[in-house]
Amino acid sequence: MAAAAHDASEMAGAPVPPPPVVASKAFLTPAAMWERFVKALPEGIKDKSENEQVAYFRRLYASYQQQYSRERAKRDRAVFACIDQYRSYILTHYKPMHPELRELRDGFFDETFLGALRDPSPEAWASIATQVHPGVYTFRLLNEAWCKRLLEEVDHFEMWSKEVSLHVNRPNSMNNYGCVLDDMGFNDVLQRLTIGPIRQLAASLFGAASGAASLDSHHGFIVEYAVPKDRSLGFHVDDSEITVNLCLGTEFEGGDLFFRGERCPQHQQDPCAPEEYFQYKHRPGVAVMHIGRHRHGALPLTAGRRANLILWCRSSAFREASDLSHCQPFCARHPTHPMAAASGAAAAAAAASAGRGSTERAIEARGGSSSSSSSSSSSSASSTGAGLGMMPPPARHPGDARRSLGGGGARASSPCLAHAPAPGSGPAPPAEPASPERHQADFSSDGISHSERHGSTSSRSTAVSAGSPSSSCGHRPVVASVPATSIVVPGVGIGGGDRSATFGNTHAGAAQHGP
Ligand SMILES: O=C(O)CCC(=O)C(=O)O
Ligand SMILES: [Fe+2]
Repeated sequence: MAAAAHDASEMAGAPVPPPPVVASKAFLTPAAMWERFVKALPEGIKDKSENEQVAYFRRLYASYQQQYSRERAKRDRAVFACIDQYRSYILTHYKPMHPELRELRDGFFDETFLGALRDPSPEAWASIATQVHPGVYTFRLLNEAWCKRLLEEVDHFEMWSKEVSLHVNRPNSMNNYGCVLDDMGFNDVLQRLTIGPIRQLAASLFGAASGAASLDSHHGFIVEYAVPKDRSLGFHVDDSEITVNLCLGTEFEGGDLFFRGERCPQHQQDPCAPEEYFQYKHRPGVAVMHIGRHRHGALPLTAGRRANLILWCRSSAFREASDLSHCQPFCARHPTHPMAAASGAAAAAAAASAGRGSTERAIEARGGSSSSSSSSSSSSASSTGAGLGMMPPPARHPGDARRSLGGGGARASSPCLAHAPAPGSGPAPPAEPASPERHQADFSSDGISHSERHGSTSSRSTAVSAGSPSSSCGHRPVVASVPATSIVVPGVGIGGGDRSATFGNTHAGAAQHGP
């Protein structure tokens, strides 16, 4: 290399090229992005070794990060002020139709769920859930009367907001309807649900390595679809460790959920294996549970109205402990994942050096519980006799074949809906991936973590180095037409380096922080 004399300090002082990642609607592969970056390198760095170029890029990236963090902190303050204003306006002016829903009462729960609450054990929790597909469980949570009342409350709130001309804060950029329950006085009750029974159930189904056993915060909202309103939800992953999706009603046709495999940020855009395709017809009164990083979306509704309660449950301990610049055990590309063989994880095995054990240990070291540790969730006394939040998290469901290592036969992988399948190469993709345009509009490179933005949590989650695309309000689209800002250059995360999301317009007094 001719210019080997350049040392790090010279490189640091070298003229700064324009940011290599440009806002473009074209999809860039990591290799294509790297090629662009190399072209934009200043003289003197161009002829350096690739390692030195990467080091240069890291420094450059760090300097943008610093600037970005400062801007983000400034905006956080503004957003928090808006959220507080918005919430306190609602609390002081809105008269709830069903105030009792803001408490946990035995009579609200489904009988099966209540049974596990009263006599909790890993087996009891696991027995109330049905695995409808690897990584997707259904169970009955709150009874139909409760679901009906919640829908009435939501309708009542919408009507009131129109009367007082309040601009309702929508749950995220991908939904034009629905509302944030935490803004309407449901924060406490949903938090207790999260750190109590939901955490225990999730831990029994998904194990500690998913973060399920240390859930400590949530974002709770309603999504709503109707033929003249939003009809579908694009392909995405959630800003959650565990997602609970409870169908409230009403009558509808279409709108099936679709799933396309669990992925870490590194493998978010990867094709899915035929066995990862799954479509689920949601029914009122039924709750679905999956990890937030299980890629999914909702097909178009063809008739009626569908409204769901969504609970994004998060673990700050998990986020602090996870190094998402490496593949994680919850990813089907990780060699220890049950779907690994099917989804071609053998090739990724070398890259996936961070093991399940290390993450679990790190979570425990940071005070989060794991499946084998005792509960730390003594914070919330419950109004139910079942003592929510007081029980130790159970061990992983012993009979859960899904989590037994080495499961899943070796089958050829086929493209997922993000990569058009060759004819006959596997199940057809669903009729809908949502329009790329919509996802593009959702994307932004700035970021505030979802929980921070919504302020809906008892402990705000810490941004982690995800190197992943971030979209507004925590949804991360995973369609092929991902804008350049979401691509990961080998070894270097781009896009804010966290699981963050942007907020859109912030209107004083109205606080539309979910764009
Ligand atoms: O429409 C649904 O049921 C899915 C909603 C969802 O995935 C989300 O809000 O994150
Ligand atoms: Fe989702």
